[in-house]
Amino acid sequence: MKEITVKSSIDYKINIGTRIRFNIYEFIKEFNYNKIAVITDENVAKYYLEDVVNGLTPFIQVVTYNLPSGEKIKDISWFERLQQFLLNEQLDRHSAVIALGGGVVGDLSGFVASTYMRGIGFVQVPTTLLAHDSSIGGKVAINLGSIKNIIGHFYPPQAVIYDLDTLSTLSEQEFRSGLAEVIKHSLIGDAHLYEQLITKQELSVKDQSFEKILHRSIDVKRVIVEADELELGKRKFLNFGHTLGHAIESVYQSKNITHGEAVMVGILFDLFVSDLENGERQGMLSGGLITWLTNIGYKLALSEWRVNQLLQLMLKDKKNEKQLIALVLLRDYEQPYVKHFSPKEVKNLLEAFAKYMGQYSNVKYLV
Ligand SMILES: NC(=O)c1ccc[n+]([C@@H]2O[C@H](COP(=O)([O-])OP(=O)(O)OC[C@H]3O[C@@H](n4cnc5c(N)ncnc54)[C@H](O)[C@@H]3O)[C@@H](O)[C@H]2O)c1
Ligand SMILES: O=C(O)C(=O)C[C@@H](O)[C@H](O)[C@H](O)COP(=O)(O)O
Ligand SMILES: [Zn+2]
Repeated sequence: MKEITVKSSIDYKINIGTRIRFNIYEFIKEFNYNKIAVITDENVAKYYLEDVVNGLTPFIQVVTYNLPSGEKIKDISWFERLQQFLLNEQLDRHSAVIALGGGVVGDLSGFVASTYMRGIGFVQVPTTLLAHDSSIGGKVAINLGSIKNIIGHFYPPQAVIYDLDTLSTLSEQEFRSGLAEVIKHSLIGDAHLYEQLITKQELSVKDQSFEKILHRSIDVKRVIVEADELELGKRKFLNFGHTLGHAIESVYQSKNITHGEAVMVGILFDLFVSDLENGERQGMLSGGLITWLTNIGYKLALSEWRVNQLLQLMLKDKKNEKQLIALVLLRDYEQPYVKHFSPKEVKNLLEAFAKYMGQYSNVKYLV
């Protein structure tokens, strides 16, 4: 068991261990909730809902809600249904929502908890690798049409309970999605971790070393959100890869690509632009990195670059200022900064990046 404290507007503990989903009550009893709504999705429910509920019901009243799985539920209609559910079940200001699942369940349930009766208790029980990122830091949100996370809050959980055993049922695609955020954290905040990652021919949650990798990745996030909870400055660095990543996720939403897969392409784009800004032709975005990512299963090419659509979405990014598009770039490993570009400049950069990626014949198509 490892316990990490995050110091923010409220301090909370991230409890990381195995089999801890069975006794969640131990980690939340100090809050004296009178009722709990466990919100999850259909896939997670199949594997883990009973384990969680059985551990809670001897001590506290529990109601449950199973959502369909997938990004589509991060919207206003599911937000409304959940609010109605909490009201029908008579949760009050002494009650709490437990988000049992990945980032989608966490973002939606957290936003619901943050707004119901102007905010009730909120606990994250992440079950994806990606959720080592999403369950920490308090960003909760829903989408508006294809604009990601545009309606939301900073609402830190009162506790995070991360049972690593749940990761064993993730598909390879979902594992890679979460790994993209690990790679992001390593590039912006832990060069040593990055070096360690790119020497591995295989990565798996079953590896003994993986837990350490996860702790280090969480630590990069913790340090940044502790320093800038509300994203007034350096928290923007956690958006490395996301200006383009979010746009790809939305433009190609019908193509079954995950958040992390889209962000991985966005990370390569930000590395490409960083190298240009640093005046290096082959700097951080090297053939070696592309080959490593391809070998561990990432698909990094787009068969059809819908540049204008991507640009329209990038123009709605929350980091932008005065209609200039913000990209998070690296002066070097661990040295992120934000630079703004005109839409025309970004268009040219996207076209140059598409051409650059086109030279790698071993790269596979994401869409
Ligand atoms: N709030 C934040 O700081 C933050 C950070 C990163 C990403 N996000 C958001 O998180 C979302 C992506 O999160 P995600 O990748 O966890 O997606 P997700 O919640 O949709 O989970 C991915 C898939 O895996 C299934 N699943 C979850 N746990 C499982 C398990 N243990 N075994 C088998 N299947 C399981 C889910 O049902 C779903 O089909 C995006 O909406 C993204 O914008 C938020
Ligand atoms: O915690 C953060 O800050 C992040 O940016 C983490 C990202 O991985 C995550 O995808 C986040 O939801 C993006 O936030 P947004 O503010 O760009 O919507
Ligand atoms: Zn992300």
